[in-house]
Amino acid sequence: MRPCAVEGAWVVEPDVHEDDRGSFVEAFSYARVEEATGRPFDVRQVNSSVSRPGVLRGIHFAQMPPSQAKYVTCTSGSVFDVVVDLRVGSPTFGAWDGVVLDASSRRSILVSEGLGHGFLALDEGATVVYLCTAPYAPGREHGIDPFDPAIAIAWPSVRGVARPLLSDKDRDAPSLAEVRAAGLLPTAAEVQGFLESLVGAPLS
Ligand SMILES: Cc1cn([C@H]2C[C@H](O)[C@@H](COP(=O)(O)OP(=O)(O)O[C@H]3O[C@@H](C)C(=O)[C@@H](O)[C@H]3O)O2)c(=O)[nH]c1=O
Repeated sequence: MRPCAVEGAWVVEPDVHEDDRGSFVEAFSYARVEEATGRPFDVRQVNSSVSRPGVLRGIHFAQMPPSQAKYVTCTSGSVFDVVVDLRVGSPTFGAWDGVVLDASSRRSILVSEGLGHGFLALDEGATVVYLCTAPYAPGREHGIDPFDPAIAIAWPSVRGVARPLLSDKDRDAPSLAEVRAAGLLPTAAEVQGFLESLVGAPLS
């Protein structure tokens, strides 16, 4: 696991064991995640979505507490996956990082509480599976405009797609500044306090 440019997110590169039958990976290792993050990752829900090329989902986040950490893997096709720092007071507030997740590398990304998440499907039938530490709480899940110039995510172009396809909700999503002004974002201190409560001790 290697840390992303946004603190609190990690890219996970599994060993892919290939043989004449196909391949095998450990898609999720609780022990490895706990060792890298210093805290438990208790799965409460597993989501899966299938997207056409050019479908953009996000940027989404769940209010704190408990927010929702996600362990995201692409099991068919590929996606450009993005995390955004939404912790008010964080030195990297508003910064983003992106990584390609695809079915051959079986790379995953771990997105901690307090971060925003989204992805762009790069090809047909892009299938994303993600383990979540909290159940879906519709009233507490929110979106931010994925094209907000204040974040300036460099979404890649998708062959044959003139414009990304978004849900109505995502197309109408407010800016980072509007979401912040509405008081929906967690502070860095709140996130830190929550993470410490998971281990019952201050995090180093
Ligand atoms: C997220 C979610 C949605 N739904 C329902 C609500 C709706 O009818 C339908 C589609 O929901 P959405 O449009 O919100 O789906 P989608 O845009 O794919 O939302 C997801 O985007 C990615 C980027 C994330 O990080 C996820 O946490 C989640 O927010 O599925 C659930 O029943 N449970 C869930 O956990």
